[in-house]
Amino acid sequence: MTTDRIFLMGMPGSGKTTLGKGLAAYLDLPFIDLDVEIELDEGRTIPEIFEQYGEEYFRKLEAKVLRNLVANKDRFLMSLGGGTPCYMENLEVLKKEGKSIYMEVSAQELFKRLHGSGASKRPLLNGKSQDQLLKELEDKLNVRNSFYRQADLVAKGDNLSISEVLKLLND
Ligand SMILES: Nc1ncnc2c1ncn2[C@@H]1O[C@H](COP(=O)(O)OP(=O)(O)O)[C@@H](O)[C@H]1O
Ligand SMILES: O=C(O)C1=C[C@@H](OP(=O)(O)O)[C@@H](O)[C@H](O)C1
Ligand SMILES: [Mg+2]
Repeated sequence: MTTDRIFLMGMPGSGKTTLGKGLAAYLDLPFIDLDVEIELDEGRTIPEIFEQYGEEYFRKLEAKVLRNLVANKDRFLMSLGGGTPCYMENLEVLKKEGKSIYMEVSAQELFKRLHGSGASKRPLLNGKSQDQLLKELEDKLNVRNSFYRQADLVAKGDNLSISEVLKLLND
């Protein structure tokens, strides 16, 4: 299977954007962050899109932008949004069009990373008490794991490094 098209999936805070940039540089692949592409396409930030049009609109936009990118680019490492594989039959696109990696991080670790300012840029997690945030992360992880675990590779750990993910890809 081609490793010229890699998709990183996982929960918000799992490191898709942060590790994705480094991984893309190591692999000499153009880096794409799907959330950034959605913002460019729409001319609004993710929080603005949710606020003004709601989640359903966002999911349709996400599905459209994903398909456009895949149709037009041969090589990339793409960091997806946390929900991307779980809606609009996007998982089928991901499975067909490249190699997918699930960055599996525990809900407790996600909470540690997101409980400060991290939630404010993420409309689905914003404005919650600490208890609510942890519960929401646990619930979402439970539901989404059935999608994420269909990835071609699983990089599991609360302290994942670029080299660990690279090793997984090369094994
Ligand atoms: N492997 C990691 N170890 C420790 N902290 C991390 C790691 N990956 C990401 N983070 C931190 O978690 C937060 C969210 O990371 P981000 O890359 O935006 O996640 P995602 O794109 O998956 O939502 C950031 O503050 C980032 O510094
Ligand atoms: O989990 C989700 O449904 C979402 C995650 C976000 O991306 P990150 O996973 O990069 O935070 C972004 O796509 C949007 O706020 C919805
Ligand atoms: Mg991200």
